[in-house]
Amino acid sequence: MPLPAFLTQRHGELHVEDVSLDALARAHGTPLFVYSKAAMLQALGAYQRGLAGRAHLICYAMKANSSLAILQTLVRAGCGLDIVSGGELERALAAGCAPERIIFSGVGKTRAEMRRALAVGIGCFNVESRAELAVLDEVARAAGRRARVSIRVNPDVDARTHPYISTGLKDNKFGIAHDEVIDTYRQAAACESLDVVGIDCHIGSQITQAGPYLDALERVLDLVEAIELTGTRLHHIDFGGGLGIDYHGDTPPAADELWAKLLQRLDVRGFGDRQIMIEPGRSIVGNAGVCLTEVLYQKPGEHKNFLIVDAAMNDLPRPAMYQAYHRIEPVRSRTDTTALTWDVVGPVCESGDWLGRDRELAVQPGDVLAVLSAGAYCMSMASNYNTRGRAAEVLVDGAQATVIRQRETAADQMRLETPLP
Ligand SMILES: Cc1ncc(COP(=O)(O)O)c(C=O)c1O
Ligand SMILES: N[C@@H](CCCC[NH3+])C(=O)O
Repeated sequence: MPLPAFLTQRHGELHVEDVSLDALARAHGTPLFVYSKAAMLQALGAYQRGLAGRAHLICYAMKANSSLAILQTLVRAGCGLDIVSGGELERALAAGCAPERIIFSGVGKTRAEMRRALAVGIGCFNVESRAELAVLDEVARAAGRRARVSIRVNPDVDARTHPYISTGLKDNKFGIAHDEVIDTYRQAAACESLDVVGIDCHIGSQITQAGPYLDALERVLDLVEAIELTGTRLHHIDFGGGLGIDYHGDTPPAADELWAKLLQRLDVRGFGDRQIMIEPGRSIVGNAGVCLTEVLYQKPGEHKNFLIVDAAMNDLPRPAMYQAYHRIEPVRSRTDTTALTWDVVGPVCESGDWLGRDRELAVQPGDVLAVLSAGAYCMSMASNYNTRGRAAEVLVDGAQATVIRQRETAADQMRLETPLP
């Protein structure tokens, strides 16, 4: 299977751009996340090409990877940010994102988060329930500010993805149910401190076909027509994120090709003049990163061969959480060892702590493996379970490698705790 473009084999060694992964692992230790700046900008470029010539704002969904240097890279390349918490708001500001280019999604915004977002002047709140609408109005009024809102509608389409990351079906907690949308817009229009500016939908994640997007688009545009008949004009249409990446032979549409299809339908239906907003996460950073891990022990058995590595479910939670597949490649190929079929597992005390099952690998203890497609929802979902420090991160730009996050120490982890006297 071909490697992502930013990863190449040179003299039997895997490189990210012009930097050897083996050398990075030796210099900085493992587990280590390594990202390619070029790969991120290339992924973003496909959206920028697809939306060129249209009023648009690409708000990178920072939950996918919220490391400051990654945010700075994307903000400097023209992105706004989609946030889902007060913590993400502070990171977005620290990364230099203009507040008016920040949109706030999520079903459970607290009053304190709303107050802070209003105080800094974010661009828009994506409101997810009628109760939230009332609270936001109250908070804005008390603060003497106006809140721009877009309502997240649940178009009830099947994104055809993993049930845990599907969000646009009526059984999901997200968005306003299709048949309540008009009443909710009426409620919003009547709120003293709210300005209704848009409509929003996000149907799920790791979507690998254009069909669900096209279905959602038609349903959202039906709603836009009905809403505008009530006298509220919608300035922007936000289609969320969700475009998938190739983890294991997946073939999602390219962002520019998908957008050519969507824009064509928008034009046909007479909404081509609206500002387009999108919230892509995984498709920008997912295949721009790898996680390096060292082989600690081989544990061959009668039924299973276990390869115990130093990265674990706390670093790479996706296999344990979703049975997700991540490719695993040795960073140096070996000719002196026969390949065996291994279950690649971490040191955490859980049977669910595995990174890959039944992988054919020719490896010895001390070798370094690269877990691919680790740019999204890995570091940002990492935890300290088993008091394991979170990994270090490196950003590669050509031949230059910059440590963008140091490895977390045990002292870092205990810093906020107060031991008994
Ligand atoms: C509201 C919202 N927007 C954007 C995203 C980003 O999704 P993805 O990383 O699949 O592009 C998510 C996560 O699925 C989300 O919940
Ligand atoms: N964490 C999920 C994606 C969640 C999408 C968030 N709305 C994953 O790794 O696939």
